[in-house]
Amino acid sequence: MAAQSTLRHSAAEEAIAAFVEKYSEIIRTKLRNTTRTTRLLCTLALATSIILAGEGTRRRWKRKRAEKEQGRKLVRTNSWLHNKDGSRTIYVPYKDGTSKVVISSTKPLTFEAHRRLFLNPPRVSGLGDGHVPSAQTKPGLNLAFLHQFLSLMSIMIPRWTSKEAGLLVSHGAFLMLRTYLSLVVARLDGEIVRDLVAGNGKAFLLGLAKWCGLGGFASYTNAMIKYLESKVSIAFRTRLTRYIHDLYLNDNLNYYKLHNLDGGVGQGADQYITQDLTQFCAAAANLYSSLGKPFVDICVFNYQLYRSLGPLALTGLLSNYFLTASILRKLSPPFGKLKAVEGRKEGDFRSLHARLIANAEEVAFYGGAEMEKTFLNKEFKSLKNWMEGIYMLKIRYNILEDFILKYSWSAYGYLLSSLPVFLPAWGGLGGATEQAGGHGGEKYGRERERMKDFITNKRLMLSLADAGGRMMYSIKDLSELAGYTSRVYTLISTLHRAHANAYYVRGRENELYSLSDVQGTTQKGFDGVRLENVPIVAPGLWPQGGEELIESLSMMIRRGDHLLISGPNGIGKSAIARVIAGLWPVYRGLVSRPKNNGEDGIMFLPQRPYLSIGTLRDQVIYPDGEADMREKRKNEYDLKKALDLARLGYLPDREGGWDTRKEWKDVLSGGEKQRVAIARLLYHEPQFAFIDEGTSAVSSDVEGLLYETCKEKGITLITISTRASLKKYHTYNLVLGLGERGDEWELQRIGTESEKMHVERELQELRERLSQVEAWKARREEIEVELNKVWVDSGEELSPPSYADIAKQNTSEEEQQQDQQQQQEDTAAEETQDEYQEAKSVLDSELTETESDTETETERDVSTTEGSGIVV
Ligand SMILES: Nc1ncnc2c1ncn2[C@@H]1O[C@H](COP(=O)(O)OP(=O)(O)OP(=O)(O)O)[C@@H](O)[C@H]1O
Repeated sequence: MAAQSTLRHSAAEEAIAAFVEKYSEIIRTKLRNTTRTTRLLCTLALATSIILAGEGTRRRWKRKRAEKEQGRKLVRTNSWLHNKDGSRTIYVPYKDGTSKVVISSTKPLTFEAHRRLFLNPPRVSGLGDGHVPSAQTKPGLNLAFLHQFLSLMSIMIPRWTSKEAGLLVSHGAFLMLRTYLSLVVARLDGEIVRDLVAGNGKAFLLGLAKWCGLGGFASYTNAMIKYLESKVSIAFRTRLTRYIHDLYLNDNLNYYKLHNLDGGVGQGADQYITQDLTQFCAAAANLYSSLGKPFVDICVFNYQLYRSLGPLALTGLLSNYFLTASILRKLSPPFGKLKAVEGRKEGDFRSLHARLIANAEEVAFYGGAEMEKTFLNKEFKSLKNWMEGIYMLKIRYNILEDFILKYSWSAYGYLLSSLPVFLPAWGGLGGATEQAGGHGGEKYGRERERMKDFITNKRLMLSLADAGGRMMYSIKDLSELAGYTSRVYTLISTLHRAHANAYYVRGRENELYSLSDVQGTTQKGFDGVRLENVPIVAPGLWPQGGEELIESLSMMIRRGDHLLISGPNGIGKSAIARVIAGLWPVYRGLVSRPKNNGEDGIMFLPQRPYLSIGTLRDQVIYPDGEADMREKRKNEYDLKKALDLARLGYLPDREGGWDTRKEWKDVLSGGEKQRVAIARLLYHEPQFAFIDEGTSAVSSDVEGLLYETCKEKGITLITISTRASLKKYHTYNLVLGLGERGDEWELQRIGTESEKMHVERELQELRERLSQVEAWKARREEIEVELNKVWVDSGEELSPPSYADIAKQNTSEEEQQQDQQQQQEDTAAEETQDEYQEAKSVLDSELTETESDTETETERDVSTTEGSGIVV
């Protein structure tokens, strides 16, 4: 055995050597026949190409390595790259490394072009009154659905040269291929059965081999169809998600307006963007194969059957389709509407959970688990009931659908297949064969052919039934798709409405202070903050009108003037910030403000401190990212300085560096969160800053330092606070909530000369009053002493009563001597003790009254003076 293997081994080696020898010889001969110059040139070309290829590979490898390193760094620092064309390159973690994604923003022109589709749908579609589409249009298989679907399609497939179009074409090609394969399989099936019946073993085995080969190819085709369907779905979703994000998160603050002003999407856009969008894209991609493929199948198979079974069968088949479709359509429940409502209920349930997560700490402190569970269970029950209702409706529909599509169609198929046998004149090619066989053809041969034709036709019929069935099933899919389409269309049209501020409808009555009654102007680029006759109105959800908080507000703050807005809770202090920031509409008048939000402009620190996801660095530089920070030529040293000034210099060390990622809203204390916001302010150094109760959790000594630091940095502060102690850091005070109804306001200058004089005068008055009290006290003491002298019993002086001791202590020796003298001289000693007692009690009560009055007044005046924060 071993010898044999060695032999075999050497034989193989010899064969290889001979092969190498043969081709080396050929090359050598060719080389010998070429000229020296040609050889030199060839060698040079070979060497150059090797060097170039090597260098290219080296560069590519180096670039890849640098990119990998950059990707890793950007992921670690939670950053990205700005490209010249305005797009962003981000890196996302992928397997062990990172994956690069380039994100380009949708152009404003595209939004404008699409606005027509979403805000001015054709009247025939029945969506709204031709101005703003109504979100309440019932989803179903109607013209509205067609318009909505085509509008979304224009976003999903923007050009015929786009990736999505390419994917659809490839998907279509594979679908056609499968139809063709089904035809081949049907024919092969018939042939195999024929050969089996005829006992033709060789042909039978060949048929089986063909069958297996075909099976492999068909399996590959099926897998590709599924893969491409998923690719189409994810490509659609990517397009729509990016489009929606560009419309949702931009300078127009649509993410705020959608929920707080428009209300067109109810509780929130999250359910629409996550769940509904995914289901819509999956259903849309599936529709292509569940509707397009059966349609092609039906056309091809019908043609084939027409050829083999004749026109009668075709007519029968077609009428069967129409009948089935009309029965199912009539009896099918409104799946579109049902799905749309289900989506909304899912959204409500989900948003309750999201709410609980966001407010877990507060709920935990209150121990509100039971209450929250009640809300959640209630919402889930409503969702459950709805879904059970849908399932109940589906039972009836499924029974009908199954019976018609599976059993009655099969029976009908047998009937049609028998046409060539029983009615040869109407039986197409099959009938012709029958007739030919009837005129002297071999009996057994004819039977075999009949068998083959029957098997082929039966398979065709099965495929046809399958395709027809899928078409019919897709009526339900289509209805469900109509539901998802309506949800996604509603979201996008609402976003367009908020983006374009398209609330005004000609000819329709506008409610006072509704979104269609916005007549004010906002001027950006002003070196200060100015309001001229601006009503401060808490907006209602469209189309309702808002609630007026302040009738008309006018004020102007220039650079270097610091304003404190004070007043009772809920009076509209933060509302002023909302109007100036553009969150709430300027219904009337003029608002002027700096151009930019953030650096060199105006910055708003909201009442509830916000901490983003990301690194510690991100918390300080928010809303900048690391890339923006580098662009501004700032580094971690600057961030540390800002943190130091906000008395948070210990944070990087405590938290483990700038790249640390944590759930910051849970990690930092209330005061720390507010100081992070101040650090942000010091990092951005804007010209103006609105601080809405931004230091309420900070101790007052640190608060003072923070205010002084901000002012030293040249930031003009507009503070919203109820703390009167903050007055000393400001030059103006806008006091809200004055007047009987609390709707009046006053803009006061803090610490003016006239104010100082006024306070001086008040203090003088107080001093005078106090001196009167002193005189009264002195007089009282005199009387006390006199009284003491009356306490004489049989020539002996008695010890004075206890209250006289106090008077004694306060009286100097000199005064005592004078008193004694007076005592000797005074004839009042002859008066009775009772008379003196009476006089004393009257005096006592008068004194107490005067003292308490004066003290109360003094206290009140002093507190008023402190409250006004005037430094005298
Ligand atoms: N998004 C909103 N939509 C409608 N009304 C609102 C909205 N936010 C606040 N309001 C109402 O506007 C009024 C003023 O609210 P605002 O937040 O300005 O009060 P505030 O003076 O800042 O009070 P506080 O001192 O408690 O912060 C309140 O009555 C409040 O109910």
